[in-house]
Amino acid sequence: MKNYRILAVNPGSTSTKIAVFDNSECILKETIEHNAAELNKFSRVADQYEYRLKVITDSLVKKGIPMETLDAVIGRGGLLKPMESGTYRVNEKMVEDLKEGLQGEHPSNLGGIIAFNLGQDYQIPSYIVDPVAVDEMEDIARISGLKELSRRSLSHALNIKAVGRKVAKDAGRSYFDCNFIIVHLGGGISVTAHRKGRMIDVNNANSEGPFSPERTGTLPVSELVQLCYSGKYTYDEMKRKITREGGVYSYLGTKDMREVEKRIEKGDREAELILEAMVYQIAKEIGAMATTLKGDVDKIILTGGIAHSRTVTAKIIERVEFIAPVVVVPGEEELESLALGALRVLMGEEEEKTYS
Ligand SMILES: Nc1ncnc2c1ncn2[C@@H]1O[C@H](COP(=O)(O)OP(=O)(O)OP(=O)(O)O)[C@@H](O)[C@H]1O
Ligand SMILES: CCCC(=O)O
Repeated sequence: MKNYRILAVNPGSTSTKIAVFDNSECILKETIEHNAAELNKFSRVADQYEYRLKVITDSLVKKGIPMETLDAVIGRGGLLKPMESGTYRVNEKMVEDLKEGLQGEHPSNLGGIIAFNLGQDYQIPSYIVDPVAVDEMEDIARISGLKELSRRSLSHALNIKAVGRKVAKDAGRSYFDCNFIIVHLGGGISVTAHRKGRMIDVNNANSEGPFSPERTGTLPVSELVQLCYSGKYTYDEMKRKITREGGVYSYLGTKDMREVEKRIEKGDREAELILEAMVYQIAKEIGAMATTLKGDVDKIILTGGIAHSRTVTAKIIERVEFIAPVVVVPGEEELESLALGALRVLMGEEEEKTYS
């Protein structure tokens, strides 16, 4: 069997994660943490391109993996047009939309851009798989309450789908036979309802639902409009407040939940209140998603970086275990999911899709 060496790149809000796979075997995995001040120097996500590319190539050089040995590169796909799940070849149109941030600013917009440029430099194919813009929402879920505004499906789809398949398989079932509420707890938070393998509703993790380490989630709408027209902030400043400097960061000046827990241990009452409030909002959103499934929920699944925290998961479980059993799958398997998505196409097991 031919060996394919694949570089997977996953730019997140607090880190850039990379891995190199020889077929499905991972030979390098690294999380490069970025401090908030470093990333805040860039006014737009696309401006971080050179900075993130350098940390990736430096890391590969340090680990002794020559770029010339790669057969393909795959990045986490971003806020593109709503699209069905699958592996897509990166093309110029996609890069244009990622740079523009068609559905908004998000670190994963850099995944396709980095993959495309590396692909061009080394004459290898570049892909994305299950981007943030995967959209399986039912029509009823799209109605917002104002005719001009539709609710949108933007989520940690890559990890959420992979974890859904894994938890179902571990229970001897198929993801397509189960009803799940899957919650990704990262720099942003996605709370998603899955009916028989389709993600039928989701808080848009960039603008709705619970607040997260760096995002506001849903805000009191009249007060938000007032703030927008107060003359204190530009459009870009407001966008930044909502998606990069909101949530825990706006109250405590950090996006790192480990730091928040350390402060609580030292007796910081404000940190404790903010963490409790985040948990409260997450649990409320899980309750709302249970109603989209009419209470027919096989499991609630907690995943993402913050799911490493026993404190946070225990507090969520206490509030939602009356709905269904809760399974915790800490961290994410996005890099593996990316590599496997590329491999399926390289091996001819799946057709690559074209973005247009
Ligand atoms: N052991 C831990 N305990 C508590 N929080 C943790 C732990 N490990 C990581 N985190 C928190 O998880 C969050 C990052 O999660 P994750 O890596 O899933 O997201 P990300 O990739 O940075 O962002 P995005 O939401 O854009 O995907 C940070 O707030 C980090 O502080
Ligand atoms: C916008 C949803 C995905 C993420 O927050 O990473």
